[in-house]
Amino acid sequence: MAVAVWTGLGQVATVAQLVGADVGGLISMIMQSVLTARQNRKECEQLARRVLMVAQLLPHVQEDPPEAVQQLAGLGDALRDAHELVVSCQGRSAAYQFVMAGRQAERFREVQSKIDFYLILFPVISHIGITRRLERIHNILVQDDSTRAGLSQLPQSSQLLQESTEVVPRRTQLEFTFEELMAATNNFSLDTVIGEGGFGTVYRGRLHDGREVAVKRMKTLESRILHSSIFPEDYHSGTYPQDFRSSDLQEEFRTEIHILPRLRHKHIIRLLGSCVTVSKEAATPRRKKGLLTRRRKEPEEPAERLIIYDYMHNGTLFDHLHLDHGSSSSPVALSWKKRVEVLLSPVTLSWKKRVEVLLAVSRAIEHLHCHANPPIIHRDTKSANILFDANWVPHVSDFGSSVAWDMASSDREEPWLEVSEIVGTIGYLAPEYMARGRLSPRIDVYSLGVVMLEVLTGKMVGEIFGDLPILDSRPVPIVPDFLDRRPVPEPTPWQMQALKCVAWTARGCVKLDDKDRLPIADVVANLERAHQLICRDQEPVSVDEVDELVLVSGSPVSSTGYGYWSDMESEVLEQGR
Ligand SMILES: Nc1ncnc2c1ncn2[C@@H]1O[C@H](COP(=O)(O)OP(=O)(O)OP(=O)(O)O)[C@@H](O)[C@H]1O
Repeated sequence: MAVAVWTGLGQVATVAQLVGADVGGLISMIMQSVLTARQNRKECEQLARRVLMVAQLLPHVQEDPPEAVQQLAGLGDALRDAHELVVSCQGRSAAYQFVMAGRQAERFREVQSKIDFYLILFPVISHIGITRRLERIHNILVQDDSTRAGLSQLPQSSQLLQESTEVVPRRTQLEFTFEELMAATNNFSLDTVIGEGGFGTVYRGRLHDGREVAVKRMKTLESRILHSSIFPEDYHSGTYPQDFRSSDLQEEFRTEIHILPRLRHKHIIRLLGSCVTVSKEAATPRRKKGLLTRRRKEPEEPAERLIIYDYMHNGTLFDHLHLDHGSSSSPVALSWKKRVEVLLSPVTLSWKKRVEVLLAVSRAIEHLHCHANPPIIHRDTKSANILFDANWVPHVSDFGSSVAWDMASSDREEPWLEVSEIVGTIGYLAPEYMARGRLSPRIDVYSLGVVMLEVLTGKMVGEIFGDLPILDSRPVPIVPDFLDRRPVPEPTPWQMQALKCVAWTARGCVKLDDKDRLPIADVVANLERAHQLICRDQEPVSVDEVDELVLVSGSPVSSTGYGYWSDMESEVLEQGR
């Protein structure tokens, strides 16, 4: 037993060193001596039990916080006293013991209470250590939460997340240094640029441990203004439009690093960490007329904000669907090699893959709406925000516009919040949100429906609907030309059934009245059905089997089993929902 005790203690040599004694050796000696004690055996055993508890708990004491660990400095003395006392019980004559009995009992009480003191101290030290560590994580994730303009009615995402951190463990994320990211991206060289969005440039990088990462370097306010049509004098007088406020950049950054770490889903991009640097000007004191003066304490404007994600090797869904229209990450022209890769990609060439992608994305949205705590509205679901990893597994990305959805503050009758700030991408924006600022999870269902139509038709959003979004009785165009011909010129009967199922579901998603839209769970169930159908592609098909197709939400899809939907069928579908 003594050997086992010592092995455990060896793991915390630093704590034992701090205690200033060969703790392991002392404990071993106490245990040995207890075994050979001839007097006061009961008291010796009680003492041994306490010493054993010390031996078991000490390996779990961390060095942090050091000031608390310093309180352990007297433990060595207490153990030495315990050893002396136990050794004193090994011999001596009965007469001597009789004379010393009272004194010994007092000594046992003294030593035991000293050791009890340390036993109480261990959990206190651990508690302080855990609290400090949580504080540190909290400080990284929850920085100054200024109010979010335009979303004043909406509970702050970070506020909600903060409240629930106690119950939901966060995913560990790392703080990267700017130097580390410079090294990973070859000083942010142009040839590592993989994309550019409204809020920053995305670089491909390799960390020192070999991991490939995507590094989003948020634009600075100055660089956004430089590339815009705002006049410098407007910037200096602070009259630039709302969407150029530095708080928007901060908000986008904060939103991503608050929301993403909480989401664990196979089809949601994984955030690996972040990096914030403070500008030198803000950090260094100012020299004035040879005197070193302190700058007035102003909120420090970070010089750089960067977010690090898993690298997605195979581009965006947008790229694979609309290569002819240019890349989603427009400033970066696709290389010839990349174009060939995209042209031969499973997303371009396979209906099965396309249905799988839609099913995966619908599951990710369902996770955000139904399983995240608090629920999250993505607000920018679009084909350019669906990225493929090296195995062609799709991931929903770009959570910079996302918000936490506080169901409690929305009305049962009117389950939405009215907001003045509309974010997202034209063409994918739900009409009630775009026109009246009505925000609810149903806006993601609408955007998902648009993505489904993009996948089915291979057309860009503007081409699908024409002048969006003021079409009320908008029919889903069910005509022979409707389907993208690139996967196959003529779909097989099973493929056709699956694609009808997707078209039907898309139609249920893009309903102009949000109350008529399919619930996300039904969207997932319908797409699962479509996936099952397309997986039977090689099997022979009978008309009876095809007519079995029943969607979770909506009427059975009538079918001739072959060819495209006719106008008459389209009428049937119109009545169906
Ligand atoms: N993890 C990643 N792996 C590979 N490429 C990525 C990754 N993240 C982003 N990209 C590329 O960078 C582009 C821009 O990224 P993202 O959309 O996140 O930036 P943004 O500034 O938030 O854009 P937006 O203007 O749409 O809000 C993407 O379209 C994609 O091509």
